[in-house]
Amino acid sequence: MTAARVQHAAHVIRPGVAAGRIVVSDRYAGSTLAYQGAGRGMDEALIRGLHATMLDDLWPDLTLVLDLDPAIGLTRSRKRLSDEALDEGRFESLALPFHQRIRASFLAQAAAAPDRHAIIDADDTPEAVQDTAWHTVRDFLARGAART
Ligand SMILES: Nc1ncnc2c1ncn2[C@@H]1O[C@H](COP(=O)(O)OP(=O)(O)OP(=O)(O)O)[C@@H](O)[C@H]1O
Ligand SMILES: Cc1cn([C@H]2C[C@H](O)[C@@H](COP(=O)(O)O)O2)c(=O)[nH]c1=O
Repeated sequence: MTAARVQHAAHVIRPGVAAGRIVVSDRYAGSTLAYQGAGRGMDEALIRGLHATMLDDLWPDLTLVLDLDPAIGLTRSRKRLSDEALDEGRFESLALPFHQRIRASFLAQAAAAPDRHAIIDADDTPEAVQDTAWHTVRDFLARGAART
């Protein structure tokens, strides 16, 4: 995962940022801390150390955490797998405590670096969640513009 991330950073993220573009990513190293760290028990210091060494500690300016009771999230996700006959249920097959650790990790990451995270309540309609996410990003960008 780190090897893929190094390549992605070199080919997409850093050139995009250098060109003044806003780079949007669906998941990043926070997911490794949550899934492989809190979920699977890999040492968090090792994950952070690997990230610091291999990616020069490159972190997003803003991470949106779409927060939801894991029981509801699992129901949504398992429904999608069944509706679309997808065979990607590695994580969905795991029991609730695993997913509760994932949620706790994302919330802890947000609490540890509140200026780099925003928690979005995902227990709402897709339109409402999208609206909140968009307003959060817009306000974040406006604050950045006001500082420059
Ligand atoms: N606000 C919502 N209300 C009801 N269902 C939703 C909502 N948001 C997403 N879903 C449904 O939940 C399922 C999973 O959503 P989605 O694919 O966006 O999750 P994801 O977090 O991108 O998945 P991954 O874990 O692969 O990154 C989809 O079937 C989606 O339509
Ligand atoms: C980046 C990353 C992801 N995962 C897990 C989390 C998701 O359930 C799946 C699929 O991720 P996708 O990139 O959204 O398709 O993989 C993970 O365990 N560790 C990671 O670093």
